Order: sequence, then C-alpha cells, then structure tokens
Amino acid sequence: MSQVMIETEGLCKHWGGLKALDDISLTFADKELHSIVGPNGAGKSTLLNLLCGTYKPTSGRILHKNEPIDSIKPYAFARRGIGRSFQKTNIYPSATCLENCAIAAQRYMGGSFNFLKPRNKEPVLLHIAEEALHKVGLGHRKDTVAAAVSYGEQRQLEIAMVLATSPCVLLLDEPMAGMGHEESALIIELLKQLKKEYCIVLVEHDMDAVFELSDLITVMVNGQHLVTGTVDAVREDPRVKEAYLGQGDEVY
Ligand SMILES: Nc1ncnc2c1ncn2[C@@H]1O[C@H](COP(=O)(O)OP(=O)(O)OP(=O)(O)O)[C@@H](O)[C@H]1O
Repeated sequence: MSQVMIETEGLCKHWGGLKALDDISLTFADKELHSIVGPNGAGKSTLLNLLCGTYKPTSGRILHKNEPIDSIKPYAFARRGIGRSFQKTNIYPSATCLENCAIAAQRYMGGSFNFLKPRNKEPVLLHIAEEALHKVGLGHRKDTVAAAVSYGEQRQLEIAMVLATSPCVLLLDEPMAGMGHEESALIIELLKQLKKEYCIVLVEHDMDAVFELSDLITVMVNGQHLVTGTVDAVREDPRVKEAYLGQGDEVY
C-alpha cells in the first residue's frame, strides 16, 4: 500500500444526542481511490466535512501525513493540500471557466483575484488555472462563461477548481450526482486518471461508478463503520446487502 495521507482515529461527531459519526478509524492512501458509501444519513458528508475542516470532531483525531490536524483552522486544511468539491455547485456563473479556476487558486494562495486587472497581470494564477482546466479536459472551454457550459462540464469545472488549489488529497462529494450515463462515463475516466496522482476520497451513490473506480470501499450505516474492503470483498459481504435492503436503497 502506498503512503497513508489521511488517517482518522476514533472520529466522532455528535449533534446533541444524534451520533452522526461514531468511532470511525480509517486510512486513506496516496494514489488510491477510497469510496465512502452507505444509505442516506449514514454520515458520509459528515465525514467529508470533518476531513476538510468544515466541522470539528466531537472526539477522536484526524492525522495528515502523521500529524494531528483536527484542531487547525479550516483554511489550514486547504493550505495542507486537502481540497474538497461540493455536492451543490460552487462556481461563479458569470465568470469564465478560466477565471473560476483562477479565483480558486487565488483563494488558496490568499488575497482575491481581481477581475478588473488585465489578465497578463496574474500570470501565475492563470497558468495554474489553465493547467487545472486541461487536466479535466476543459481546456477548450477556458474563455466560456461557466453558465454557458453543460451541467456535466460544470461538475468537471468544480473538480478543476479543486485541482487549482494544488491539492494532494481530493475529497469529492457526489461528483456524478444528477448526471446522465455519458456524462458519468466522462467523470469516471477523469477520476481514473486523477487517482494515479492523488489520494481521492469519493462519496458517491452511483454504485456502478464506485465499483469501477475504487481501490477500497468503506460502507457506513447510521454513523458507524460497517466494513472496509476491496470491491469484490464488499460486493460479497452479506452485511452490506442487508444494510441497504433494510433502508430501501438499491445497490446492485
Ligand atoms: N448540521 C447538522 N445538524 C444536525 N444534524 C445533522 C447535521 N448534519 C448532518 N446531520 C445529521 O447527521 C446524520 C448524518 O448525515 P450525513 O449528511 O452525514 O449523511 P449522508 O450519509 O451524507 O447522507 P446522504 O446520503 O443523504 O447525503 C443525519 O442523521 C443528519 O440528519
């Protein structure tokens, strides 16, 4: 197994009496795609929110490259290269795809991207932004305003915006949500490429995509860890089937 990038130890998040996350200990390795799945309310988004610093744990630890990071400020997570995409779209519709990525890069570096400045005044940012767009296959859309690209391309743009923050860890929250088959296939191919380079934590309901992409799958139920294993191990585990059937969700 490659180097462990992120590790959780006994991670808990409680909302009053509700245990949204209960004693979760997981490791996420470099250059691997580790999916987090489970029925609605399992705690998947809560876990991502803890891993990117948006929520503070009730108890337990998060380690990045063996250093505890659970008490650092949310912006410090991004500075360490822990980048997160969102389920709800996070882009500026009237800015071009390139500008959206430049804004993301600038936020990461500190300060604010100035739309009014001539573009050649921000060469480093624009270079980073352009590279990020190329990586997701949107190089040809750089001068198109985000509102004018398709829904699928907007989701690609969101991934490009995370890449523009120079991450080593990508936390992706349902990047295939609301997509048709063809658009999903594009994202699957993209993630296959990206996992050669990054540690990816993927929360996704599309189980075909999860089975195709994952090196490891963790199944959670009601805030608790059920099983972590390879695609085959998880597919064959009767506890997984039972957990989903009990909730009325379809997995297979
Ligand atoms: N800010 C909050 N305040 C109170 N309860 C919350 C909060 N955020 C999440 N919860 C609760 O924590 C539990 C886990 O929610 P979470 O969103 O992490 O689940 P999920 O697995 O991502 O679900 P889904 O697949 O529906 O997105 C749920 O019972 C949810 O209602």
